[in-house]
Amino acid sequence: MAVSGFEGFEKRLELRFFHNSITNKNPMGLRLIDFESLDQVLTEVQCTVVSAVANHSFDAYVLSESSLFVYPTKIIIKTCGTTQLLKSIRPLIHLARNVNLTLRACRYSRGSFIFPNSQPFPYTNFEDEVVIVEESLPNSLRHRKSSVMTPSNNKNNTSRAWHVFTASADVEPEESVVVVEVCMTELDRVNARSFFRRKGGCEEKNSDSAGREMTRLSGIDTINANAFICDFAFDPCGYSMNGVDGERYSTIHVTPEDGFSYASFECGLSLYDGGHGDISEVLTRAVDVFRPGCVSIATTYNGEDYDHEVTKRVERVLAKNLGLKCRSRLMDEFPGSGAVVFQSFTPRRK
Ligand SMILES: C[S@+](CC[C@H](N)C(=O)[O-])C[C@H]1O[C@@H](n2cnc3c(N)ncnc32)[C@H](O)[C@@H]1O
Repeated sequence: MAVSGFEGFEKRLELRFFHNSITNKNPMGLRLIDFESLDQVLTEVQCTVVSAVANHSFDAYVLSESSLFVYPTKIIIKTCGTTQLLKSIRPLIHLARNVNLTLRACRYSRGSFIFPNSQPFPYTNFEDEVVIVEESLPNSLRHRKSSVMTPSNNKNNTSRAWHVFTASADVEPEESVVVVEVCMTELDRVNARSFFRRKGGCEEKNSDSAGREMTRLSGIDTINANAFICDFAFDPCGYSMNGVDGERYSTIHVTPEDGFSYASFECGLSLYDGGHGDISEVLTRAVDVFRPGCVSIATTYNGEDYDHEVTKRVERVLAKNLGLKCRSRLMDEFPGSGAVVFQSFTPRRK
């Protein structure tokens, strides 16, 4: 752990694949990769699996530093602290090849670190990270772009920027999933206390039952009542959970320590499954768990057309329900990888 404090902001990697053979494709796809091989990759990244759950659609792992999701043709891996996420790219491509899958697209993204000087190379400079990602990818992913989305009211200070690199073999995005990533800092101190183990409470329990208690006490269990939650409490503080709801995942990670408190909420959803009207309500419930001083929301429209109405609705609902004012809204497009909208909010009183 860095001397400065724990780095909550995650690095996130998403790799999408296609089956090499149309006639002979195993529906389990990447889920056929054995656990020992995944574990070796995680060792390279410098984290471990602390809890796991699976359903008919995907496998969800809670890591010592965030989460890993394995779908038949997609891997999402999110790691925080000083982990070496980019070391996973080559071995994951290799493991996928062994189960007859070829890389179709790659997306690497992150916010701005709270302790940038504590990061190891290449994570001290986004341009260096992009070089490493590019070197790890096959030439077939020809459509590439990197972008640092910096709010205009913050031009000289990249502390609130969203960094994205995408590479795709196709010009047209092939997926219809929308991914919403919320990063929250300056958590309300009272709410953050739910994520410390308590005497006579979480402290004496094991990490799973202490995690369950944190899920219930904080109200995380009300964000999506349909989700099965796999949760984990760290000692003496800190919390991670993965939510599993059919094909949809969600994940929350909390660093509650005062001075560098941070929480993230992420979920994948489709604009065509009826969940679309709910995004702003789900976000309201997730943000309300933490009542943060600063919120950013990055919404990735993978294959969908960017929907301005969804963005505006999120702004209206967060303003009405939580008194959060949208200070900046940026949009960028990525060849073969859709569009990203990056919104920043602070409470009105700020
Ligand atoms: C892994 S969790 C959640 C990470 C997530 N990215 C976040 O910050 O929201 C990090 C929290 O757990 C605490 N923690 C306690 N033991 C830990 C361990 N062995 N590994 C990682 N974090 C640990 C950290 O101090 C921090 O509060």
